[in-house]
Amino acid sequence: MRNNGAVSELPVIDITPLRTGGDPRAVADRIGAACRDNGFFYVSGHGVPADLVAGLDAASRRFFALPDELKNEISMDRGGRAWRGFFPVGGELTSGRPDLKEGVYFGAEEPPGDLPLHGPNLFPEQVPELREAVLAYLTAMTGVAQTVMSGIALSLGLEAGYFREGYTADPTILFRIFHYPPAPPDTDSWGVGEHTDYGLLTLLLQDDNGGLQVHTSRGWIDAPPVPGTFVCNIGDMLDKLTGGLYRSTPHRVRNLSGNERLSFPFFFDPGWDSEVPPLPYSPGGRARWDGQDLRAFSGTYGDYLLAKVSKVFPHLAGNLG
Ligand SMILES: O=C(O)CCC(=O)C(=O)O
Ligand SMILES: [Fe+2]
Repeated sequence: MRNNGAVSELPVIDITPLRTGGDPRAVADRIGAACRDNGFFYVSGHGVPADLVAGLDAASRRFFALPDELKNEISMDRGGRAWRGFFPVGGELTSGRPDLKEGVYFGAEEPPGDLPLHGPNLFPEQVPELREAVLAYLTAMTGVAQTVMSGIALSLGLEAGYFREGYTADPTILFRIFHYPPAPPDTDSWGVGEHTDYGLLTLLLQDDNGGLQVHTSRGWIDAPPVPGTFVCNIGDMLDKLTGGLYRSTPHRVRNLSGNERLSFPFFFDPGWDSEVPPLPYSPGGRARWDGQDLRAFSGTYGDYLLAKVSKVFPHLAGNLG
């Protein structure tokens, strides 16, 4: 992937000490500050090999270049309750309006079963290398996410393994590959409408085209690509756990680069049956962007996620019944 070397206002945090048994305090402090500020930062020193990322990018470009009828061989309509597969441009309504993007939904590879949003992935026959690239990437990113969560635990004064033991021993893992066609310069449509992410944290790989915007306390800012990093952002469950101290911040995408943009968000979330009560000392009290009171919700993470995805894919909601 090329890069445009843009400078971001968001901090770049090297997590090497958390991976290699170094002194974690300075990293944990920086992560904590970023989570309290915007809930968005870049992760470097993550140890994910560049050739794994390049292979995933190349295989994904080959897939999206296929004609629609071949992409539709792995249509989400065929994924049933597992909620996996391809959806076309306009097929997802992140913010109540169709998004200007197409994509493929994946998750942890599992045998067929009854649990919604779990099960086998749908991989395209025409691009066989995508399967291997996605599965290797999921394994690598699960490790990165557990590492970042250990830093988040330390930043909250908890044991490094607090989340791994309590919430993410068997995490809910979802992964998407998005392809954003170039947006017309005068468009008022979004590639992804304004939203927050649902779970604990998201690790985003993006190509060099840019287009991601973050709603900070100082207004909307760009989160441009920074070579060799992932954008990490806090989801609703970490916001809820911390009573709003760690922010699940609204963000959106508009691809005005004139090029095809690819992005690869990896979602690392609590176990399906986890209840996510506030941590004992949560300060709370902050009003949320959309007026929703996350503390009022008391079901499992699975319940929360199902309610959300039924809204963004209304015509597929029946599959989950
Ligand atoms: O494509 C991007 O850059 C961001 C995607 C995103 O925010 C999401 O999938 O939740
Ligand atoms: Fe998002």
